[in-house]
Amino acid sequence: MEEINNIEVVPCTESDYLKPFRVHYSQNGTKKSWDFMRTHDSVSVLIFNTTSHCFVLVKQFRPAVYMCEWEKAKTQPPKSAEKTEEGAAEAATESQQGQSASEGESSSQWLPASAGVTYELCAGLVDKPDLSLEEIARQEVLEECGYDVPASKLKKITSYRSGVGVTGAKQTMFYAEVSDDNCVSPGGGEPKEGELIEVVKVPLHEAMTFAYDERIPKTMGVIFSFIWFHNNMSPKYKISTNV
Ligand SMILES: Nc1nc(=O)c2ncn([C@@H]3O[C@H](COP(=O)(O)OP(=O)(O)O[C@H]4O[C@H](CO)[C@@H](O)[C@H](O)[C@H]4O)[C@@H](O)[C@H]3O)c2[nH]1
Ligand SMILES: [Mg+2]
Repeated sequence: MEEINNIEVVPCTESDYLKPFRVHYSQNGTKKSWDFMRTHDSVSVLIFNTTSHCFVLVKQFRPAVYMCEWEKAKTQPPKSAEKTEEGAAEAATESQQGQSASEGESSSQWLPASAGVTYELCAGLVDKPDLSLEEIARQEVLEECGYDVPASKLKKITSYRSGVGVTGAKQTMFYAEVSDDNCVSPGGGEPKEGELIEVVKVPLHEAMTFAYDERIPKTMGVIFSFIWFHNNMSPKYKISTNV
């Protein structure tokens, strides 16, 4: 999908997206503190294409996911690298180097970009105070997936807190039925914002197997919304799945 290299990890001292804080408080007379991050709320949209009977998901490279895999790979080099003496020497050199660009380069030899690619619902940040959640969701459906649907066609499924330990931000999930007639562009996100999104379809009859396949990296939103659809829309679309 992409080629990732020249990795360099630096402290994040200022950001438009995340702000770290520490809160001190007393709970039942006991003094406590908690480190957390302020970030934007978000919307996500389960899109069902009624022409092809497929769910429309997005697939994108997530640096945060990639870095988790990278950290794990550093401490557990793959078996193929351990087999040869050369591989063992390489791994040893890396652990001595610390967080540097050269570490990234050699690590990427055995950690492909796909390690950071996840399947997700179409989603976006609530960063436009003048727009309703439905309108923000509508724009994300158009930008990321290429379907032009009116905001009134977006039905709220529910909302919940994501990352309660770190951000506690609220995500509101919508459901949108689209047809091939609503498809006006290939989607793919806003290139000027650096977005590089692949639109993927999951056939309805494969949805539950997809949801529980741990080899396919995905968000909780995908799993939950597929189950919601199964519980709430099954009669309408006469689904027979084995869950
Ligand atoms: N985070 C960040 N760091 C940067 O350095 C950084 N630099 C640029 N950006 C820009 O921020 C925008 C974020 O895009 P979206 O509004 O589409 O939001 P998503 O990243 O899709 O996140 C949603 O979907 C996720 C999956 O369901 C949920 O977990 C989130 O809660 C939910 O908001 C893009 O224009 C991106 O180019 C950064 N964004
Ligand atoms: Mg998005």
